[in-house]
Amino acid sequence: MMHFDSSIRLFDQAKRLMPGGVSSPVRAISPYPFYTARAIGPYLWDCDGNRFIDYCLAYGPMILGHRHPAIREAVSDQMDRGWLYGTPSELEVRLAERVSSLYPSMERLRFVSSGTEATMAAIRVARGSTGRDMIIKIEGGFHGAHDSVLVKAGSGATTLGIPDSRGVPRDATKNTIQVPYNDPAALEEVLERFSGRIACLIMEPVLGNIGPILPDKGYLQTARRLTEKNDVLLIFDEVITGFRLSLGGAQELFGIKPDLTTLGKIIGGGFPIGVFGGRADLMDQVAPGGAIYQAGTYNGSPASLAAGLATLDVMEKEDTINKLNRSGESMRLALKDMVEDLGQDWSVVGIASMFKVFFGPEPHNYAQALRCDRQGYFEFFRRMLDSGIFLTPSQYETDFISAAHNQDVIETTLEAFRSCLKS
Ligand SMILES: Cc1ncc(COP(=O)(O)O)c(C=O)c1O
Ligand SMILES: N[C@H](C=O)CCC(=O)O
Repeated sequence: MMHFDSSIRLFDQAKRLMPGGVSSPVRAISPYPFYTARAIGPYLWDCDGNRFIDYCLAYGPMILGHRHPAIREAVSDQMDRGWLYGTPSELEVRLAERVSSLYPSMERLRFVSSGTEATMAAIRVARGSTGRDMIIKIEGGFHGAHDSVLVKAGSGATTLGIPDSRGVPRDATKNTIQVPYNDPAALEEVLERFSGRIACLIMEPVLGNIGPILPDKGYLQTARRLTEKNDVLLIFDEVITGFRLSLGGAQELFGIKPDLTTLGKIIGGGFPIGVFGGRADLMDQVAPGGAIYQAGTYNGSPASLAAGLATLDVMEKEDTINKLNRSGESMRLALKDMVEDLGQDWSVVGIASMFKVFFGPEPHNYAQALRCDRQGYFEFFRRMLDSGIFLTPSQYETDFISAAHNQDVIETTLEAFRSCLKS
């Protein structure tokens, strides 16, 4: 039997100091979150000494597992040379070269400090270069917590029932049009109705912030064709899918060339990062070359770049993605068998090393995801936690597998799934 005395005490203290007691809403696990004290490989230990196998993996970045020695060494070496310069550094040239060669659509790119900043800047580039204000967003897509995309936003915003945040001026969202995922007809209708007024379509190629929801066959290709036909820029937000579906992200896997791309999470090796980039003619309009302004004290932070480079080195050398894809596939197959044996209408969804058990039929869009039994999922999450498995706490987040999740760890996890799904 686990006890959480220290976590409860810290949470009581935290609630007096921070909104909801946390630094990001998704961490406010009811009735109290566990407070992590340390992490290695696939494991987290909380401050009461409980150990959990981690499938949240900081919501995606920790693809090599926690405290990977190569990342630790790269960051530690960088610390010996200083950690913030306010000048360019060789690291950014090296990482830009690597990213651009893996993502040929990113002819030019800039490093920022978070995925939120990356999508904010990419949308600005789209608006600035086209001279148009309207953007299209997919219902349930999440692109960070900035004004123009906090409309029907997935992730914690949906979990907490605030997909349209208060405090966002109507003026900031009046130009954001929503379309359902996997619905080419709706996209075509909107593109035609607002012809000549839309700067871009921004989309997660695989919806990762409402659980993973996969594109129907041909959907992404149609989105590309329709945006091109209507002279609208296509932004792939690959903050989750980048370096996870393949080294070259969803765009490599599905063979699509977006005009602009945003990256984050994995490419910082667990340190804060975001990247936006795309066609040279668009990116060359970013300051100082052009009049679209973007800036940041921490842009191209050396520790994040060093961690990102080391992550890529390990992933390339160890063929991480192929190994992870195999783990993901066998995990999903085993889970599907369990669900089938139980005769429930639950579904197991995922791709590569992303997975989720939905307590309802497989959703193909936001509206369908909302019909799943989120309370049932949360009860299941708590049982798994009591069994030492930390899944993402919401029905509307994706679970991830890391390179540190070996066969034994996965077997232990499947045992817990078996008994918790049954009960
Ligand atoms: C697809 C996607 N885009 C953007 C973001 C924002 O990234 P960050 O949390 O680094 O600001 C996230 C995650 O939060 C995300 O999942
Ligand atoms: N779903 C979000 C990112 O992908 C979760 C991270 C957060 O909001 O803290």
